[in-house]
Amino acid sequence: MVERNSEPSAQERAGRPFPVSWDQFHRDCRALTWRLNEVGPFHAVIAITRGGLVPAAIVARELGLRVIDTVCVASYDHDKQGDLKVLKGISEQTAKLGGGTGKGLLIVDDLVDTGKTGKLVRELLPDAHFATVYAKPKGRPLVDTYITEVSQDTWIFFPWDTALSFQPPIRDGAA
Ligand SMILES: O=P(O)(O)OC[C@H]1O[C@H](OP(=O)(O)OP(=O)(O)O)[C@H](O)[C@@H]1O
Ligand SMILES: Nc1nc2[nH]cnc2c(=O)[nH]1
Ligand SMILES: [Mg+2]
Repeated sequence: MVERNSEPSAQERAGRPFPVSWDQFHRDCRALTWRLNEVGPFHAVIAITRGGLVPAAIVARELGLRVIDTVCVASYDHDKQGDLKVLKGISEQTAKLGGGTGKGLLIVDDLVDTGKTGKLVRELLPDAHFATVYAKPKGRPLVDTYITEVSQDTWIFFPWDTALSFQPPIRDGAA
């Protein structure tokens, strides 16, 4: 599908679809936590909204962490990335736990793509541990721990953005 201004969106440029089910996402978050459990302990989890909220809840549950904060970032409008805006930073209380630089804090997001969001949170909290469930090659160097790498031309469809729908049989031209 081509948009009105005929600029392909990030999703269209990515091309290759990678749908993730709730089951798969939960398994991947638990796999991420096994790795993080070797790195911690952490004082608190910081979710990068909105995509980081779901993995942060699962990771916090598995690590037994109850202090959870957010950095609220707006960048992609559905699938087009605009300028990054920090709508809300972490609280003073959470900042104190991280000694001002984020030491001992765990930042969680669903994925890194270009790495722009990751770069921003790294600037805010340089000593925090940054974990994502999925990573594309451009953003991967910014992440400390991740579970699955996908190619840069992959578009990940998360379960909270999708719904079950009818698919035509492969023989009839389904992708
Ligand atoms: O590495 P980047 O190219 O910066 O992209 C990664 C970011 O993009 C998505 O968030 P998005 O901005 O779409 O917002 P959302 O989490 O509210 O869906 C995703 O959740 C990451 O936070
Ligand atoms: N849902 C989704 N959002 C993104 N934001 C940047 N890359 C992606 C992606 O692959 N999937
Ligand atoms: Mg996000």
